[in-house]
Amino acid sequence: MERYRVLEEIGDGTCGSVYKAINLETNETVAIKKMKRKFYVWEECMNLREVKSLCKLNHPNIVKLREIVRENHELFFIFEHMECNLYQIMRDRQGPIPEAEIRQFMSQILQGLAYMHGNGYFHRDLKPENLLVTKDVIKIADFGLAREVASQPPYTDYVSTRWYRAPEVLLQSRLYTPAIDMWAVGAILAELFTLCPLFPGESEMDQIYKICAVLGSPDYTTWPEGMNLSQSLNFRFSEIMPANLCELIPNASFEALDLIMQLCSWDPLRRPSAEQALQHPFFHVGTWVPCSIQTPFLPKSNSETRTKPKLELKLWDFGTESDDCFLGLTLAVKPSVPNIEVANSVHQNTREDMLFCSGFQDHSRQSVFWPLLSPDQSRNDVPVRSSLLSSSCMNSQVSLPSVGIPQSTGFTIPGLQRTSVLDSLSFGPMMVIPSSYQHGRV
Ligand SMILES: Nc1ncnc2c1ncn2[C@@H]1O[C@H](COP(=O)(O)OP(=O)(O)OP(=O)(O)O)[C@@H](O)[C@H]1O
Repeated sequence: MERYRVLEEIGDGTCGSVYKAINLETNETVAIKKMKRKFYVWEECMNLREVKSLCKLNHPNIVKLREIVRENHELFFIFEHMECNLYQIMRDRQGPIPEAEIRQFMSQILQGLAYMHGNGYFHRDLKPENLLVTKDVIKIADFGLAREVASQPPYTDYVSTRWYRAPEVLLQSRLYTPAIDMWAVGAILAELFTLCPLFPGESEMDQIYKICAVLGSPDYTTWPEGMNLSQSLNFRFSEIMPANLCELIPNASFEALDLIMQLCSWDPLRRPSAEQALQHPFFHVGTWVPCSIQTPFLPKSNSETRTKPKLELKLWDFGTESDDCFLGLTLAVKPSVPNIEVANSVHQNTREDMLFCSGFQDHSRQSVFWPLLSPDQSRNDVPVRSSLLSSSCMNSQVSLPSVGIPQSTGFTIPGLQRTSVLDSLSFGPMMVIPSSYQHGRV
């Protein structure tokens, strides 16, 4: 770690603190994520989801992991540095983001996701803070919760920030799929237009209510599996009519509204995949041309080539799963110099282990279907709801439930407040104003 000089702290998440730093050998600006917990053996590091997934994924819209360093039982991820995240862009924005700009962002997010899902991973914690931006390029970051599609359910661990959490996760389905990422993308797309979260729930129950207030309550036609889930939890959806999305998001085009409604379908089977979403008319508006995206499997340019390890000790194959076999990781161990600047607590006589991700080797792309589908039913058979005209644009009445939803009196915090789009419409005292636009969102 003596090769890096820390410039400033740029983020503090649940798992680690993130620092902006300079690689003194290459002069490259990097982001160093120092994990909060200790790692006593390499195997522990190798088992981290963030390591497993990021080492396998190489795409222009996925943040690049340059190397991993373990030093004095502390683990450091060295990432390419990005200027800011999408939350900061929305927070600092004076006026609305033009739709053309939103389209550019969405197209890139979906391309990154399509690649990730196609390679057998889903993210599970997509939110504006985890979408990093430099100029007009956006990349998906924070793979701490990423999971392999092929991994065995039930998935019981904590998933996703509440505001972007899919209804099946809220209803404790243990069989959720990459469609949970598509739900989050829909919520983020809406937020890009309004600069307010679409579903800013204050508790899990309030989260479900906030979703009902926008989409209308589900029923056996719109989401049969959800009705079974709610029954098994002894939970009854309050009967709420859908809101008028055209009023909630007045600056969005018809195509954008339709895409939001498709992505935010109650039923995960009705949500388009990332590949399908990229085909939506929203992306074929006017004269917009997609950003040229480098094919992940083509040889990289010099600037993209990863640093080569100086000491190769062994080829590390950290997985037993079949799809790990294309992955080659090189573990290098070398003595380090004391006084590294990232961690104040680093001791003398430290040993530094470096793990470099090898280039992504060519392998045939898997096509992945959400595992919930039966083998004889492809995603294309599942009708993707084009729902705007039928409900959201026509019905602006929201009838509020009389019981079951936590009430709170709205309050405001000046400055960084993050209110719901519904707050701009008059829904009476039942609507909860989120406490702040800052993190602390779960
Ligand atoms: N490569 C990077 N370049 C610039 N900033 C970054 C980078 N990676 C992370 N950050 C910043 O640090 C913050 C926290 O990073 P990250 O989400 O990876 O940490 P975490 O501990 O996993 O957080 P969370 O609590 O969301 O799980 C991000 O929201 C982002 O603003």
